Amino acid sequence: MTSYNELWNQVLHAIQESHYFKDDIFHTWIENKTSLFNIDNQTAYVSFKTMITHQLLSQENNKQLFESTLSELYGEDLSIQYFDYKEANQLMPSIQVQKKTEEIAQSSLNPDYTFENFVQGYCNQEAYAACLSCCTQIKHTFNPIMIYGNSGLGKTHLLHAIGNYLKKERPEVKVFYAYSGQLVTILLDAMKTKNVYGNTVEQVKEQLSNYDYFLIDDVQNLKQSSSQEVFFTVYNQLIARNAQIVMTSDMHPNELSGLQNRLISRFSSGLITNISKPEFDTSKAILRKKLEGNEESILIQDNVLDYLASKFSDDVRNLEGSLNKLIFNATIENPEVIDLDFAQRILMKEPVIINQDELTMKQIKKAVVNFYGFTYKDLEGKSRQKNIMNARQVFVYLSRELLHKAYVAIGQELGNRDHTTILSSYERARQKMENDKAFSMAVDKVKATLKQ
Ligand SMILES: Nc1ncnc2c1ncn2[C@@H]1O[C@H](COP(=O)(O)OP(=O)(O)OP(=O)(O)O)[C@@H](O)[C@H]1O
Repeated sequence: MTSYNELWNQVLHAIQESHYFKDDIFHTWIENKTSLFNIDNQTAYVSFKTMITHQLLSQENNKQLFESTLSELYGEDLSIQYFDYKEANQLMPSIQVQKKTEEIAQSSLNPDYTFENFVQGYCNQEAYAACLSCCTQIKHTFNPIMIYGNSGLGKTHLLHAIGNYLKKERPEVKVFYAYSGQLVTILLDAMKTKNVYGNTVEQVKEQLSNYDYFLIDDVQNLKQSSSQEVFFTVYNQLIARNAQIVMTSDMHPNELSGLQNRLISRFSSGLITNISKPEFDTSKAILRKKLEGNEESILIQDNVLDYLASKFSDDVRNLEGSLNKLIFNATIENPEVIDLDFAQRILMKEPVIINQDELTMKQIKKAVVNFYGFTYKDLEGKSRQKNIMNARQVFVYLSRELLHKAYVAIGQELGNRDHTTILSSYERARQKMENDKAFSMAVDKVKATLKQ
């Protein structure tokens, strides 16, 4: 079904194309100054933002033009009632909330974030496969899908890829995509208006539960406890209707503080999949992908790609950024080819300052997994592989030395381990600091990345 927003845009477009109004009048007083917010009982409710707009639209001929164009596009005779937009907000808060929800749901997906443009590697293949396969399944086997990983590793890209794929290949399915912050706004708005005009919360719940795909980015921000209540119901209804839910988060669901346990345990019931930083070859493939189509105009030596891939692949955003910086500077300096000297000169490292006062166990954990190239799952899991055990000890040691955290708290952060395990892990780490050079170097290196 066409939304009111789309319908009104079609009306405006048709009227603009007819050149009934002079272009400057149309742009200044009509476009972006009006909005259709409800149709009920053969009446269309349109809000206006300025008095001049109102006067213009209320003139008999103009009113008729809008009514006939709207009626034709809607397929039914309609008359229009105009409202000041502030009045309209108060008049129909529930409709405003509904409208906002619709607008967010339709918020544009980045057309560049497609499956075709996503480079697969060991670091992301499970997440990629899960996202692609959920687009074609009718009965969803893994529900919800939760993708977690550090910033800039492609989580949002995959979520948009699902949306873009469905838009093209299965236009009949209803897709909701939002940042969790937008979702919280919708839910809080609904709650604010619930006792004024009908039960807006119920309407929004119903509206949200009606989607076939529900894509929520950065779910760790869904912290407002009152909105979690509403989300919980919507979540259950969506699952009961076999709608696919896909969420991203910057940490494993078990680490999501501020979210209710019942939500976390539901998040964990489908497929939890991690994206880690790209391996060297994947980083290079990403760089090549970004250069695709421009190979003729951007001459870049292969060892420059090696350099970028080895230096900036902790965050694909940085990787892309470093490449863009080189390309941009090449347009200024016009070298014959971007070689290693040029790249190193342009990309001289600028220090990133982390405020030590804000150092948390999560940051230490992130630094440890980045350093060792493991996932959070590995670190928290049961594996007794030597490297993973070392990584755990580094984490425990730094959490004690830098943050003076209790063994219990460290244990909770490390996959709910018992405090006696953490105590012995710390003792072992202390001994190793004295007699195991490799271990003490690892500790220093991780510590150094925290100071950057
Ligand atoms: N495997 C990949 N192939 C191609 N591009 C990628 C890949 N991974 C990440 N990118 C690109 O890196 C940039 C950052 O990715 P994205 O925004 O999806 O990260 P994110 O994990 O959602 O980060 P955040 O948690 O900060 O929101 C985007 O431009 C995205 O296209």
